[in-house]
Amino acid sequence: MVTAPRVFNEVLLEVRRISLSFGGVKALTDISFDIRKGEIRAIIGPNGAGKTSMLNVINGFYHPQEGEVIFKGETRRAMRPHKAAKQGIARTFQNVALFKGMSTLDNIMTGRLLKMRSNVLLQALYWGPNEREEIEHRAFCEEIIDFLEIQAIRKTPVGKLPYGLQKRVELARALAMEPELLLLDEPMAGMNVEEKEDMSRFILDVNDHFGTTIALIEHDMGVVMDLSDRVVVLDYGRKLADGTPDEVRSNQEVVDAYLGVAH
Ligand SMILES: Nc1ncnc2c1ncn2[C@@H]1O[C@H](COP(=O)(O)OP(=O)(O)OP(=O)(O)O)[C@@H](O)[C@H]1O
Repeated sequence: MVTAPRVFNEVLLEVRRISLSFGGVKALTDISFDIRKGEIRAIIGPNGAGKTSMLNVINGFYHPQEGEVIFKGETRRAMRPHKAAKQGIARTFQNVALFKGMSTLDNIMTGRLLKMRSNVLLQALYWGPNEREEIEHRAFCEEIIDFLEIQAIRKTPVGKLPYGLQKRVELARALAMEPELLLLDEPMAGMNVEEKEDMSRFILDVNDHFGTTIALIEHDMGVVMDLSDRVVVLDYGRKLADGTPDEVRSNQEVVDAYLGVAH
């Protein structure tokens, strides 16, 4: 059965005419595209095309020399990552970035810190009226743990977990922030087929259940074409194409630059 493409009209985030360079290296040149509320948006392209740089611009880690980022209608000036996070943008990294000695639950709780009212972590965790707040935060984390089916490892130090599960814990931590926009940098990298299938299912479930808008970088074209509503293709820091998976797949320039070669 062929399912009709999902249609999304409301723009959640727009990047407009972004150029970013490092010394003489032009990582991004005049890139514009949008991410619409509720969609799964993929960013693809060969190694060094500028995909991770683009995510870093979106979450405020890199500040482009030219162009602007507009999130929920507001043009952003030189924003820091923690501010982007507070505004509702969360991300995971190409190489898992968790606290390896801490348990799954505690790692997920760190994703919750931004939501805590108290300034002092210890107060938020243990004392007085903050105790109720902490219980609520824990309950939310437990809900995510159930959702991502990682109950069995909630007490395990994440450094002891296989890579595929660490990636899932990282996703859980990002979800603990209750983001409106979730950025995933190669969520399936280093995974076997079964782990990729699991992760694909969880990404679709997160999008469906929480209504989270998702932008992801991924090299596995099967996964990209199955998951995404729309795909933007970068090549040497420039935008090569932008459209539905079918449009991108049949674009000759994309085939020549990227899809024609093995990944
Ligand atoms: N912090 C940095 N300092 C200097 N150059 C950088 C920096 N970050 C990225 N670059 C350069 O910008 C270009 C784009 O890199 P980027 O990591 O964004 O590509 P990518 O498409 O994510 O690649 P990959 O698929 O290999 O992860 C590359 O030439 C890279 O060397």
